[in-house]
Parts: sequence; structure tokens; C-alpha cells
Amino acid sequence: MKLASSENIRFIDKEIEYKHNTPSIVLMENAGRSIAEKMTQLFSKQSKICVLVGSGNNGGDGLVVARHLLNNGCQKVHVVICSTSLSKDGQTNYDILKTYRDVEIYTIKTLEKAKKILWSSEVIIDSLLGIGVNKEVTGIYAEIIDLINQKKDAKVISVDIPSGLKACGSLSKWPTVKADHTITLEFPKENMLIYPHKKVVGKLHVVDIGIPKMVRDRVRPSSYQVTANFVKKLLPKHREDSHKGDYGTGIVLGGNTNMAGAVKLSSLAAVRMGIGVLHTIVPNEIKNTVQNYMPENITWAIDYSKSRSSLNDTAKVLTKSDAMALGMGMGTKSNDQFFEKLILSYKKPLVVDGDGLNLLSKLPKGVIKSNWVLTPHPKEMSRLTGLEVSDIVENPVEVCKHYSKQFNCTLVLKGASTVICSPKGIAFINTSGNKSLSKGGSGDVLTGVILSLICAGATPLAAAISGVYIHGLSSDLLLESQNYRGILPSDVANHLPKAINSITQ
Ligand SMILES: NC(=O)C1=CN([C@@H]2O[C@H](COP(=O)(O)OP(=O)(O)OC[C@H]3O[C@@H](n4cnc5c(N)ncnc54)[C@H](O)[C@@H]3O)[C@@H](O)[C@H]2O)[C@H](O)CC1
Ligand SMILES: [K+]
Repeated sequence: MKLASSENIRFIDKEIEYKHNTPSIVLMENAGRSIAEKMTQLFSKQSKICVLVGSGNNGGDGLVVARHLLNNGCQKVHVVICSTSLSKDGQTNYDILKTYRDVEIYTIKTLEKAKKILWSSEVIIDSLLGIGVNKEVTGIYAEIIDLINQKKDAKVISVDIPSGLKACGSLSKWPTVKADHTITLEFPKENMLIYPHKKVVGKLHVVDIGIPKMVRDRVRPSSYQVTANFVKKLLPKHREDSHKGDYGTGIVLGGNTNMAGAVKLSSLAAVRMGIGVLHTIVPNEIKNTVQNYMPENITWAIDYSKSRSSLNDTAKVLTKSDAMALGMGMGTKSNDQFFEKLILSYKKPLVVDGDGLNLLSKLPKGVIKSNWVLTPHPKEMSRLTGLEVSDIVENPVEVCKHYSKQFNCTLVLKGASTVICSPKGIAFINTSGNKSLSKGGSGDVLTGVILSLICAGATPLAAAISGVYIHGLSSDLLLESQNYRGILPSDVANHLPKAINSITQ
């Protein structure tokens, strides 16, 4: 699903106005009406309602909402105009509304008056600022937003976007409305899906405002939400008359003396996703435990400190493989030469995770190839880029877009909402998954899932998008019957077939 930026919305408005000869006030009317209709499902008509109106078209939408709430039978509607001027369409709607009898309209002069109205309201409709917010929120807006956020016993519903939140880009340090519901127009905005911004959105509703399909189709966003339907299309097809060769040969390479679990989990996930043949390559010390973990894979032993002989011993397997997942639990001691030689000689798609990323962060980034998938969490991303972790978590989409282009590869920036970016910097935001995944081992499972999908024929980007979604979905299905605390990464791996069924059937 497309996610809109402010520029995308401006594009739509211009197309509608100039190519389809539709005055802008028509869209405002559609928006206000659709929002008011949605609101009738969120509170009773008897509620005391306060509509806070700002200077731009978001405020104009609020005025239309107030009118339609009155038309729908709401009787206690107070409108507070929080600005000395209104947009052109906002002014027209103000002129219409002031002819109505059952509405009280105040133009804010003192904060005291606004506070009194706010304090006695059961529903607060926030139409102060929309996607046009373009500077720090200060003064009267900041004070009103603080008041809204202090009032805990009212339902706060934001029109289009919580006032103060930007549609895209980094976290704003200024006051922002914390909404219980946000009713957004036509497309979700990028920041609404991604933590930390998501926290202020509350429950997100998207309403239709009558944009023609031909205009929607012309919108070229730089980010998309990953959905089940999209993933279904990306999944490699499996035929009835298939054989193991159809689903590829993959390699999981990693592990260290006290780190056998990571490769076990990646291997388990790869076979649970349907890989044709899996080879697991690990240091000799852990070969037996990895081999005994499951019967479905073939296990090989290496010694990281002897890079030449280890690469020679595994050359045949490496050559016939279709893709490799590298780095899980590998450690970073005495294996940098092995790692470097391996990545320089391996030409097939590579999924680099865990310590593989830490080893990679010490090398020039020119070694990265466009058929690679990197799967860092913010700390690993910080090592790879030199950015502070806080800069990454406060602005994950922009960071991921920038570095996927710079590294020229598929980048999976893991987090509460994982962002996947193509080498061209197009972002895919995943919202499946839950806090049961906040455990050591979850990333190893994800790596195995992505490997398996590449081996079955998906492109590295398609494998990353669908792998992240299915991995999250598997944990969501487990959450239906269990508490998140006890859901293990291996449970998530074992549940992958159910997750695939829920998408494909
Ligand atoms: N296609 C659609 O989605 C439609 C959306 N509509 C609504 O219009 C707003 C966007 O309207 P716009 O006038 O461009 O912006 P805002 O209402 O957000 O207000 C901008 C207004 O406020 C000033 N401003 C910006 N930042 C600040 C600040 N920090 N402090 C004070 N003032 C600020 C700025 O200079 C402008 O004057 C969208 O969200 C929808 O609600 C249309 O109604 C229908 C089509
Ligand atoms: K708003």
C-alpha cells in the first residue's frame, strides 16, 4: 500500500484542481464529510465536542467536520478558532458554519477561555495543524497541544495527522498531539506506521475523499506499507511436480564455540520456509551439536583462523549454492581474514547478519554488492554507518533509504517497525510482528527465512520484504494463543508454515 509524503498530497491536490477542474474546496468538503462519518462510530451524539481549528486547510477540514457532526445530530459542538487568520477554503467554511444555530464558535483570545472549553469536553477534535507543519510548534499552538495532552479523560481525535507530527522525516522535538484516533485522508502517511512517531497516532483510520483512481495511480511515493496481498504476489511459486532442486541450495555460515544457537535457528527457519537443500558451515567445535539439532541439513566444519584451507574444503559447496546467510553468532575474533576472502570470492546473493555486519563495518563499503541483503539492528547499523543509535531510531526510514542507496544493496533495518529499502532507496515498512520478537535469536530466524526465499527464486529485495512480513506474522499468530514473554524464536520458526498458509490460502 502506498504511503504518502506531504509532496505526494500536494501533487494530488494540484492534479485534482488543474487537470480535473475541481475546486479545492470540493476535496475539503469530501474530507470533512468522510471524517465526520467515521467519527459517528467513535463517540455518541450526546458527547460534548470541541473542535480546535488552526490557520491552514487542516483547520478548514475541522470546520467541515463540525458542520457534518451537527447535520448528523450532535448537539453540543463547540468550535475554537485558534488563529487570527484562516485559509481561503477555511474562511468559506467558517462563513457557512456561522449561519448554523446549534454551534458555539469562539475565536481564541486568551488561553483561559480555550482551557475552560477544553476542560469540559468529552471529545476533542484536533484540526490545528495538518501535513503543512513546517516549523517548530511554539506559542499558542504549543500551549493548546500541551493542554490537550494533559486532559486524560477526553477522547482525542486528530484530523488527518496529530498536530505537530510531520508526515515523513525525523522525530520532531516540539509539542505534538497524542491522539486516541487519527483519521487520515486517502493514504496513510509514512511516519504513522513507524515508531517512535506511531505512538502519538493512536488507532489509525484511512478515509476516502474521492480522489479518482487515475490520480491515485499517478502518485509515486518513496515508501510503501507491506501487506499480505503484496507478499502473496512476491512469494516464489511452488509446483506440484517439483523437486528439491526447484527450491535451491543454501548455506548458513556462522557460529562460534559458545554460539551454536544462532546457526541452529537460521537453519531451522530456512528449512521451515521450504529450502531445497541446506548446508550449515560452522567451526569444528560446534559441528556435532549443530548436526544433532535437526536431521534436515548437511553440516560442514571449518576453522576461521585457517582461511585458505577452510575455503578450499568448502569450495564445492560454496560453488553449487544459490545463496548464503553469513555471520550469525560468528564472533569477531580471528576471523576477519576468512570473512573478507569469503565475501570477495562469493558472487551469489548474500544475507549478512549479526557479527557478519560487525566484521563488514571494518571494511570499505565498496565490497558490498547489489545482490546482498544486510539485516542490521540499530546498534549494528550504527557500527556500519558511524551514526549515533539515537539518530537511527528517531529517523529509521530516512536513514535506511539513504544507506541502501549508498551501499547499493537491500537493507533491512530491524526494529519495532522494520524498514526494508531497495538499492534505489524505496522503503517498505513492515507492521507485522509484536514484542515477542524482542529476544536474542529472532534475527537469526529472520536471516534463515530470507535465505530460503532467495534460494526458491525470489529477488533479494522480494525475499527481504516477504521474509520480514512472514516472520512477524508467524509471531502474531502465536500471540493469539500465548503470552508474548514465552514465545521463542524457535517457536516462530516452527510456526512459519502456518504463517505462509494464512497468506496463501
Ligand atoms: N488531498 C488531501 O489530503 C487534502 C487535505 N486537506 C487538508 O489540508 C491539510 C494541509 O493543509 P495546509 O494548509 O497545507 O497545511 P496545514 O493545515 O497543516 O497548516 C499549515 C498552516 O499553518 C502554518 N504552520 C505550519 N507550521 C506551523 C507551526 N509550527 N506553527 C504555526 N503555524 C504553522 C503554515 O504556514 C500554514 O499557514 C491536510 O493535512 C488536510 O487536513 C484538504 O482539506 C483536502 C485535500
Ligand atoms: K491535525
